[in-house]
Amino acid sequence: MSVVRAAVAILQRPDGQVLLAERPVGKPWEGWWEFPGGKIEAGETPFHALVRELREELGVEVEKATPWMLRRFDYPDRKVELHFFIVRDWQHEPRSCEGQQLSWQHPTALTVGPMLPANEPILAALSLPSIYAISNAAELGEKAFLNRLQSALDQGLRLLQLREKHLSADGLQRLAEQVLKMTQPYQARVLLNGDVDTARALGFSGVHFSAASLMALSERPQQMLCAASCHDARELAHAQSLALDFVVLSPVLPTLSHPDAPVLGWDGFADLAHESSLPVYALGGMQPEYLEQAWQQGAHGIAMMRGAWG
Ligand SMILES: Nc1nc2c([nH]c(=O)n2[C@H]2C[C@H](O)[C@@H](COP(=O)(O)OP(=O)(O)OP(=O)(O)O)O2)c(=O)[nH]1
Ligand SMILES: [Mg+2]
Repeated sequence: MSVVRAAVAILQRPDGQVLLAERPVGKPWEGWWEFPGGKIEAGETPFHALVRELREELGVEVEKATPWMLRRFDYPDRKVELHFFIVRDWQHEPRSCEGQQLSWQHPTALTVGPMLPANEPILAALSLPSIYAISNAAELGEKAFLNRLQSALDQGLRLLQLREKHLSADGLQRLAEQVLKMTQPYQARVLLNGDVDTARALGFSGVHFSAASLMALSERPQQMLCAASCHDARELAHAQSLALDFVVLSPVLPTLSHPDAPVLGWDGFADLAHESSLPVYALGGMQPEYLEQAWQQGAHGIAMMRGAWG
C-alpha cells in the first residue's frame, strides 16, 4: 500500500481554539472534519508543504510554525504519515478557498464532526498545557511547596506531577489530600509518580511511570492520564506502543537532580521529538523562558522541577 505523506496545521488562537475544516465534496472522506493541510509533494519539505497548503486552502501566510508530532495511521485504502505543526502566528483571516466549511473549535468540546479517524488522539494531546510542573516538597519543605503551588495555580499551572519518593504511605496520603484539594477548583490535573492502585485510591487524575516501570508495563491502565519518563528512542518507542498520553524526555540540559546523566542537548532532543507520535515535554535544566525554544525543537511543552517553583 502506498504511503501518503501530509503536512497538517493546528492553527491555534491565544484562547486555545483551533481551526477545523470539513473535507470538501469529491475528496476521499468527504464530510469528515480535519485540520487544514495536504499532501507533501516531491521535493518539498513538510514545512514548505504546510506553507503552500495554508495559502491554497485558507489564504493565510504562515509567519511561524513549530513541528509537533508525527502520526502514522492505516486507513483501509492507504497508509498516512501526518506531519503536524502548531501555527500560532499567521497573516490574514482564514477563508474558505476550496468551498470547505471552516470552524474554530475548543479541542475538548467539539461542536462539529465526525473527525477523521487518524485525528482522535490529537484532540486529547491539544488539551495538554505547555507547562508540566514536578513537585519538590522534599527540597522546599511541604509548607513552602504548597505556598508556591498556590501561586503557580493562580498564574495558570494546570498539570502537575507529585513526585515525593521520600514519603511514607501516610505522609504521601496527607500531602496528596492537600494538593488535590488545592488543584481541584482550577481543574488542574495531577499525576502521581508511583503505582497505579495508589493513584486511583487517592483520587489522582493519572499516573506518571518512571522509565523502569514503563519498560515493565505491557498494557496501559484505562480511564486515567498516563505519562512516562523517557531518555532514549527505545523507551519512547515503548511509550508509543502503549499509547500513553504523553512523555517527558530528559535530560535536555545538565540538571542538579541528575548531575551525572549524559545530556541529550537540544539537537538530541529534537531528533527524538520529531519522530514522536506522542506529545513530548522537554525536561532537564528547563526554565519558563525556554518554552519557545522547546517548541521550535518539536516539544509540546516543558517540564520543570526546580524551574517551576520560582
Ligand atoms: N489535511 C489533513 N489530512 C488528514 C488529516 N488527518 C488525516 O488522516 N489526513 C489524511 C487524509 C488524506 O489521506 C491525507 C491528506 O491529504 P489531503 O486530501 O488533505 O491532500 P490535499 O489537500 O493535497 O488534497 P488533494 O488536492 O491532493 O486531494 O491525510 C488532517 O487532520 N488534515
Ligand atoms: Mg487538504
